[in-house]
Amino acid sequence: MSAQRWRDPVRVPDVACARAARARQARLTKPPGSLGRLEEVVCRLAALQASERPRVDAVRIVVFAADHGVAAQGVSAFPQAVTAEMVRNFARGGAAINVLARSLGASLEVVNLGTVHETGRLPGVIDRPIGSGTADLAREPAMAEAQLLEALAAGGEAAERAGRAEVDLLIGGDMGIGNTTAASAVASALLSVPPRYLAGPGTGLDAAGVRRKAAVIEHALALHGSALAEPLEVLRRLGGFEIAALVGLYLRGAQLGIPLLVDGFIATTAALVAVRVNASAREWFIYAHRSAEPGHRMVLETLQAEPLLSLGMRLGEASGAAVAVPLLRLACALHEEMATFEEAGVSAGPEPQP
Ligand SMILES: Cc1cc2ncn([C@H]3O[C@H](COP(=O)(O)O)[C@@H](O)[C@H]3O)c2cc1C
Ligand SMILES: O=C(O)c1cccnc1
Repeated sequence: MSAQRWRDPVRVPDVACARAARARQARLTKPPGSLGRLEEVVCRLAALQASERPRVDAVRIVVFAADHGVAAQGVSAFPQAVTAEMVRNFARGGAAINVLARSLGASLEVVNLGTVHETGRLPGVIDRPIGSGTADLAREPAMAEAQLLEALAAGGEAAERAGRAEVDLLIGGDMGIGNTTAASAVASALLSVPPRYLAGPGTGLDAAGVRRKAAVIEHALALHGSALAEPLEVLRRLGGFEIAALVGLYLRGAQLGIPLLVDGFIATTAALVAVRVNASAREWFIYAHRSAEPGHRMVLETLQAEPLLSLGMRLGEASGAAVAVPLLRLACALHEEMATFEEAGVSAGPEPQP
């Protein structure tokens, strides 16, 4: 598999800008550290944007949609037709992510990688067909090698469009009935954790449904067996087009030096694959929220990631990441606009001890 380009070096964050941003934070009229994670995240953004005064004005959200053969195993509370129906809903502007993108003034791209049910050409939807959904991962590899490479490339292209648009922040999202099964299978293989610890309700399975889902994944892991030794092979056999596109978005985004805000369980599993393929990509990821899907906690732990929010959301579509954007904007506004002790004539505390 010719996947070398995904291992090419990522941009190196600018530590001098992070240091300058930290020094400015220490001079602002507040006890040092009192803005907690807001200080930390603005200093990280400073390094990623190579600017002492980072901004989150231009935000691009890309939602990748695709179907999953494993849906045939009855692993979702919703029928497979919903994937294509939701793509139509995205085109009409009625989905959660449409509302969030409009409220944020963020640009939204929807990329349809292949659904079982036809959508026809839709305004504002980029058709990038790779197949009419993946094969059933419980019976055979979800993707052929060429399909995996195409799905990665589709994500890379979206990152390149975002780079040309000079966005300050890039967010990826997913739509695909059955994709919590695919993501749980990928995470289970990469973490070497039995699927019963990772599988969750997704769109709303009951306890018996979750047990069935874990058994389907268990069966898949046994079927693919020792072939699951390498991260891109895990992705090819157990993933999905939209999950692979997210991996491509993250890796190309990191290579281009675009800060990436990671959404919930599906997106974080893609981020884990990206980090296993190219370890330094991790520097470019900011984790937005902790999804209610139980597998998310373990994937976050493995990545040593502490997300900004925990709202019990479990939607996907990049929705949790979109909800975290106002926090990043507020962190930047505080950093930019607060007076320093010197400007305000406020007495600074003792110099920090070395
Ligand atoms: C109406 C609707 C809108 C959605 N938007 C995102 N998802 C999310 O739920 C699905 C994953 O859950 P599972 O693995 O249980 O199928 C994916 O489509 C994901 O994007 C949705 C699901 C539904 C039903
Ligand atoms: O956290 C997620 O990404 C998620 C959870 C449930 C359903 N779809 C996505």
